[in-house]
Amino acid sequence: MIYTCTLNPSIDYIMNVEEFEAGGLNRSNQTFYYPGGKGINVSRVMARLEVTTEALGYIGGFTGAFIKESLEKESVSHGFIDTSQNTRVNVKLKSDEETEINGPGPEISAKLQEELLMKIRTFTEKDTLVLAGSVPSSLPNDFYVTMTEICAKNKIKVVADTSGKALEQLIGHPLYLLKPNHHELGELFGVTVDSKEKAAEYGQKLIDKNVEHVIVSMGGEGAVYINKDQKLFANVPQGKVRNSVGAGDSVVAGFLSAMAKEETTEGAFRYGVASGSATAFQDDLCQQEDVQALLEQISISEIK
Ligand SMILES: Nc1ncnc2c1ncn2[C@@H]1O[C@H](COP(=O)(O)OP(=O)(O)OP(=O)(O)O)[C@@H](O)[C@H]1O
Ligand SMILES: O=P(O)(O)OC[C@@]1(O)O[C@H](CO)[C@@H](O)[C@@H]1O
Repeated sequence: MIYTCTLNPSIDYIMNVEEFEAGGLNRSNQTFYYPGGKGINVSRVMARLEVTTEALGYIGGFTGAFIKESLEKESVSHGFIDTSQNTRVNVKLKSDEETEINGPGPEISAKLQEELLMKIRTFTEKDTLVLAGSVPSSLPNDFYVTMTEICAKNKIKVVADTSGKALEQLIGHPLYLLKPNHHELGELFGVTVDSKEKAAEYGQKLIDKNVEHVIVSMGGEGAVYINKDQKLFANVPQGKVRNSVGAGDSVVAGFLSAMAKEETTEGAFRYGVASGSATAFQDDLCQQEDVQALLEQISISEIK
C-alpha cells in the first residue's frame, strides 16, 4: 500500500480577485474550497490515476470533517488521527499574481504523536510512505526523521516532499524519491540552481547521499530526473497556468502512479511532469485524461 502522510492538512480556499489591492476592500468573483495539504493532494491525484493510497495524518473539527467527506466522495481511503481542533484554512489569492496565506498547525499531544508512529510500525517492506508538507510547530522538528528511521528498519520506501529544515534533516537517510523544486535544492546546498546542468549536479549529490530517485522541478523551465545511472531533462508542455497549487504534488503522484504500474523510470518521469502541468493548467488537481493529453508534448533528453 502507498500511504501519504499530511501532518498539517488544510482546506485550500481559492479566491479569484480581478485587480487585488492590498489594504483595500476587494471582492472575489469566484471561490473554491478544496481538501488540501501536500500528502492529501498526492492521494487525490493518485486516485484519479487509478492507484489506491491511504491518506494519513492529523485532522479535526468542522474543517477536518469537510476534508474527510471530500476524500470519501473521491474514493480516497483515509486513516486520519483526530486532533479535536479545527484543521487550518489556507487562503490562495489569485489575481495578477498568486498570494498564499497558510495557517498554523494544531497542537499535537505526545499521545497522538505516538499513535501515528505506532501505525507506521505496522507497515511492511511492500509499503511506501509519502511524507509531504510542513511539520506543525507543536511536533518535534525531527518528526520526519523519526518516521524515516522506523521505515528504514522495516525496509519501507520513503518519499519526501518538504523544504527547509525538515528536508535538510532527512538528507543521509535512505529515501526512495525526493522532489525538491530548484529553489529548495539551491537552499539545501547554499547555491543558486538556475540551469538543468546545475539541477543535475546538485541532484546527483542527493543520489550520493542515499536517495534512489530525484526529480528537480523548475516550474515552466522544465524538470530534471537523476538516479545512479541517468540524468534526464524534460521540457514542460505549453499552456496557460491557472493554478500552481498542487502542481509539485502532482509530479510526485504521477511518478509514483507510473512506477506502481511498472513503467520505466524515464516513462514515470514523463508521466510525473505531465501530471504537474495538467494540474497547473486547471483550477483543481489534474484528471487522468488531462495527463494523457499532454504526454506527447514532453520530450526527454539526456543531460551530458
Ligand atoms: N509555466 C508552466 N508551464 C507548464 N507546466 C508548469 C508550469 N509551471 C509549473 N508547471 C508544472 O508543475 C510542476 C511543478 O512546478 P514547480 O517546479 O513550480 O514545483 P513546486 O514549486 O513544487 O510546485 P508547488 O507550486 O506545487 O509548490 C512542473 O514540473 C510542471 O510540470
Ligand atoms: O504549509 P505547507 O504544508 O508547506 O503547504 C500546504 C499547502 O500550501 O501545500 C499544498 C500545495 O502543495 C496546498 O494544498 C496546501 O495549502
